[in-house]
Amino acid sequence: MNRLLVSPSILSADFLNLERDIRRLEQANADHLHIDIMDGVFVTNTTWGPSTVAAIRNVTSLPLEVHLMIDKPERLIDEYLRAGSDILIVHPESTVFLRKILLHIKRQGVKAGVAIKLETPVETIIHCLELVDVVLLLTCDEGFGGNPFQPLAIKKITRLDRLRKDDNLEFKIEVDGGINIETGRLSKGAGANILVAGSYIFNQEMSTAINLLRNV
Ligand SMILES: O=C(CO)[C@@H](O)[C@H](O)COP(=O)(O)O
Repeated sequence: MNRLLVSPSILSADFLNLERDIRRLEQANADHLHIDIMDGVFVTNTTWGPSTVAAIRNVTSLPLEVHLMIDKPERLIDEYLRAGSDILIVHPESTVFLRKILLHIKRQGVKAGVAIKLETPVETIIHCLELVDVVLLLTCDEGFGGNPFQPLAIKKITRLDRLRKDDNLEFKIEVDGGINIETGRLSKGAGANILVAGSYIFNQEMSTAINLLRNV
């Protein structure tokens, strides 16, 4: 079994000092950078656009995991590909072109991911599991950092892990929202491979937090 990966969410970073915070995450041995793109429509919060992802690409070689929490992502997929995303993650709740988008991402040599909101059943993405490298389960109410982990998520991780085993698939299960030592351990036990964490990492010494998460 591969080791658990830790993907800090820069939603909890200081937006006026993003480069400084990215350097701190590099020094703390983060595995990825998780970048939540929010448009104020698909979720109520607003964050960045492709030009910020490109700017981040210029200052780090950490893999960029770009989570598109935007309406109709098909409008902007090429821009996020050009910006240097390493993993591009889209939601079925935001588009009627999910498989087409995932295939397009993969044809460009970029890893493709699908994400579902807490209330969206795992069954919604069954038709694209064989296409994706990553399935991200939102484990809290979406849009903001600091929301609590919801126990319902454990059932969803278990269900997804079962489907993965039954069909001999290789996608990673990533959990995102309210992740700390306790919820990270529960998630890992249910089958998660990647932990996204914002407030847990940014509210304490980063390398300690990342190490603790990696070893839950
Ligand atoms: O996508 C989201 C929120 O919608 C997350 O990526 C948050 O950034 C996670 O933050 P914490 O719950 O770990 O503070």
